[in-house]
Parts: sequence; structure tokens; C-alpha cells
Amino acid sequence: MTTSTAKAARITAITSGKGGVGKTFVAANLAAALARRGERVLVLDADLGLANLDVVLNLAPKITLHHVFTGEHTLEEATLQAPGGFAVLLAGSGMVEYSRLTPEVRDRLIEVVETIKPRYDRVLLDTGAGISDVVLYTVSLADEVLVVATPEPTSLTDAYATIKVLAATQERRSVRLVVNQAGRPGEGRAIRNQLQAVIDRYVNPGLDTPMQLDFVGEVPSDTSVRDAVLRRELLLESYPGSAAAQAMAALAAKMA
Ligand SMILES: Nc1ncnc2c1ncn2[C@@H]1O[C@H](COP(=O)(O)OP(=O)(O)OP(=O)(O)O)[C@@H](O)[C@H]1O
Repeated sequence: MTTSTAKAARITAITSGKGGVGKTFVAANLAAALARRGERVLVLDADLGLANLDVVLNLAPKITLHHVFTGEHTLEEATLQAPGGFAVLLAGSGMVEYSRLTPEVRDRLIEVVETIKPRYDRVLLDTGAGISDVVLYTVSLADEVLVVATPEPTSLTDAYATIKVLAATQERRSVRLVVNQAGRPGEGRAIRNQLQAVIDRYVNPGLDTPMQLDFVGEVPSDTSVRDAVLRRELLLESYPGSAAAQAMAALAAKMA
């Protein structure tokens, strides 16, 4: 039950510049790891036009955010329990009308976020890739942003572009960074320092308060991740002892 003194959830947007870097993998397994730590977690699939959290979690929702947006179903009816002990609000795939930031999407999205906020300890917003207006709007609803990047130069260039746009368009001066698919221990921190140096050189001179990258961890490139995705299971459940699962648990500890 919600009371006026109830604590509101911390809202974390999980985003990336480039697609396919592991945002959904991180969102699902971070949610499971936070749930194991006792947090009440909800993941909202905010990749409204091309959602795939349902695929990763092996869920086939009959009622999605789409139905909540149209008023056909309630939020409660659309909220599902995922295998990792957390709740999910899934979006339908191929909904072109929700891939753009129309006034309807804007209003419905904030309404949904405001309604779920008092009910959980943590809400993860799994956004689409890139810097579209829907992505930037979704990120603007969050208390903190977690950028997922891989060591590939294209991913880093796009992560930098995202951070630059967030600095320019929102009053955000701190972004958290997780490096996924790291090839060697220490690569994540080195990448953070490299990105911070570029931000200090090209972004921060124009800002009163400098943009800071808060490094929260690295997840190694690990074949167990692909296996778990193919089995449509959470890595934390299929391969709890894998290096990547342990990194996800460490990431949850850092984010908690
Ligand atoms: N740490 C890792 N080690 C090995 N493979 C990984 C790792 N993380 C992700 N992958 C692979 O990358 C694929 C893409 O991951 P995911 O779907 O989570 O990316 P995404 O950023 O959410 O993509 P999109 O931009 O399309 O939403 C996974 O299916 C998995 O095979």
C-alpha cells in the first residue's frame, strides 16, 4: 500500500549511443541482481518502437504498455513478474506511432512513470539506442543515467555523443558508465578515463559545472552471455558463477 510518506523509487535510465551493446542484457540482469539484494525493482521497456525485453525474458505479454497508453488496460494489468524476481512493463514491438515523441507519448510516459514511482525502490528505464527525442525525453525522467558502452571505437564515439547531448540539453552533470564486453581487466576504467579526457577537452570548457563520468564497473566479454540470451534466460540464473554474472552482481552493489 502506498502512503504519503512512502519513499519514491530511484529512477535509472539505461541508455547507450550505439545499438546492440548490451543495454537490455544489463537492464534485465541488473534488475535481477538488485532484486536479490532486496530491492523492489521494475524494468520499463522504454524502447517503445522496437522493444525486446520480452524476448530476453522469454515472456509473451498479451497486455503491454501500448494498451495502457490507449486506455484499454490498466497499469496493474500490464505489469508482469519476470523470472528474476522483479516486475516488468513491456512495450509492443513494431509500434511506429510510439517511436516518435508525440504529445501523447510524452504525456502517457510521464503518467506511467509517476504512477509506478511510489510502488518500487528502483525503476530501470531500458531506452532505445541513440539520441532520438523519445530517448532523450525518457532519460530526462530519470534521477540518474547509466550509459552502456563497449570498447569498440564506434560504441565509444556514440557514447561520447550521447553524453555531450545530455550535457547540452539537460542539466545533467554526472553520468554513470558501465563498460560491457570488456576484453581485459582494467579496460573499463581506462575507457572511462579516455572518455572523461575528451569531455574535459571539448564539453566541459563551455559548462559552469563540469560533466563527470562516474565509472560503475566493467562486464567482461563472456560466451555465457550469448548462451543465456539464446536460451532466453537471465545470465544470473543460468550461469550464476560466470565472470559476467559476478560482474553484474558487483555492478548492482555499486548502484544500490
Ligand atoms: N558481456 C557480454 N559478453 C558477450 N556477449 C554479450 C555481452 N553483452 C551482450 N552480449 C551480446 O550482445 C547481444 C546484444 O545485447 P542486447 O540485446 O542487450 O543489446 P542492446 O544494446 O539492448 O541492443 P538494442 O540496441 O538493439 O536494444 C546479446 O544478445 C549478446 O549476445
